[in-house]
Amino acid sequence: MAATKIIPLILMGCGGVGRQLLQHIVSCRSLHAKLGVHLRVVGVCDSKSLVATSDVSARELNDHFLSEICRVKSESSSLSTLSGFGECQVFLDLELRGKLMEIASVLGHSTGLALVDCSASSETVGVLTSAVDLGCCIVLANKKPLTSSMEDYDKLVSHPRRIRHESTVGAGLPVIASLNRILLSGDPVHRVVGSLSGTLGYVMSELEDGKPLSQVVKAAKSLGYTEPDPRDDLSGMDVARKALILSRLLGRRINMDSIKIQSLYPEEMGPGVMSVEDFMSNGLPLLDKDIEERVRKASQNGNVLRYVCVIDGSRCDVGIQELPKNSALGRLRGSDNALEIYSRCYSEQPLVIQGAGAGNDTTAAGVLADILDLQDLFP
Ligand SMILES: NC(=O)C1=CN([C@@H]2O[C@H](COP(=O)(O)OP(=O)(O)OC[C@H]3O[C@@H](n4cnc5c(N)ncnc54)[C@H](OP(=O)(O)O)[C@@H]3O)[C@@H](O)[C@H]2O)C=CC1
Ligand SMILES: N[C@@H](CC=O)C(=O)O
Repeated sequence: MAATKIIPLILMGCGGVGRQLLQHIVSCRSLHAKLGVHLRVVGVCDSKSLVATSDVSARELNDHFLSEICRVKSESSSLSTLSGFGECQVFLDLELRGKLMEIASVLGHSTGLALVDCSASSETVGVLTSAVDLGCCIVLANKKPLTSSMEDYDKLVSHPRRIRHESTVGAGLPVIASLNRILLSGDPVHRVVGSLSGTLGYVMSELEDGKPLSQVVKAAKSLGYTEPDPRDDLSGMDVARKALILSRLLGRRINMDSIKIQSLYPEEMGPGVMSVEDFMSNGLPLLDKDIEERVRKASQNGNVLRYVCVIDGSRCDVGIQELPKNSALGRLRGSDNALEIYSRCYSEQPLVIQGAGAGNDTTAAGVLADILDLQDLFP
């Protein structure tokens, strides 16, 4: 019988998606054992601390400890409360990055290491690019590193076999893998059209059912569809990040400023002006009437509103469109995403990918599948 492959990993970000990933890892133990793979979690970090096993080459954070991490983080407590629990060490603030780099350097060129970014931070890009240099694999649900400078992007994708980021677009849907297969076969993709926000999809279809915007955005947040600040979704920025990731995958060397983005709220309700809590309680209700009116007008024409991403040649726009109720995007309900890919082989009838496009469960499942997809790189 072949020896079990061990994939050491560090999870960065232990919010809704990160915790669900840890739970999936634990619940898939016997499946993975049958497949001859073992995911060895050697460290978990949040915004302020890293908890790591005391000997990363030989030990792991056991499943009981991983459940404790999930419990502590779901109560919004700090990982530092876990110090003294089992054979682990906690590193805070300034020590954190140094320790991450030390582990990446020890494991990167020996057993290998997968650095899994389930944070929503733009600050992880430095650690990720350095880890790539140290021979590590990287797996991302976080879109921000791939949408920073072209220089960082080039570095992150410099070893294509060592990066997976399926969940950055379409959560668990096979969007990146499908595009990569088409591109690798030399089939040029000239147009991509899609509804790529689980939040905005859910919001639009709930508005059609007569619910107020302020209520449905709160529901989308509690269902785990929104970004930590739902304005990231409502501003179109989250869709624009997905559009940029897809555009760069298609070979366009563009930055965020090349994308036309339409926002659903005015600048005076922006993050620099209002806190998230203030926006949710006092800002959002002010938007209810206007969007209700837009939905009603669209409905009178037999149409619905959808937040659409269009990549066509060098053009890349994201914004609200009024579409026929019975069109492919118009028929979408709830958090479903749909993406139409047009290429030489899919010229008249596009390749269509559709399904749940947000939620902790499906997103974490996409991340887990990405990690497993790297198994051939590990001894
Ligand atoms: N939910 C979904 O449907 C989908 C989400 N995603 C992406 O998944 C990511 C995670 O989303 P979600 O779990 O909802 O977010 P949360 O806000 O619930 O969790 C984010 C976590 O990241 C941690 N964090 C913040 N900064 C850093 C940092 N510099 N280094 C390490 N960890 C950090 C936070 O720490 P602390 O606890 O200390 O605040 C928190 O634990 C996001 O990038 C999102 O865009 C992608 C596809 C779908
Ligand atoms: N907030 C995002 C989550 C997935 O990327 C969305 O609503 O689609």
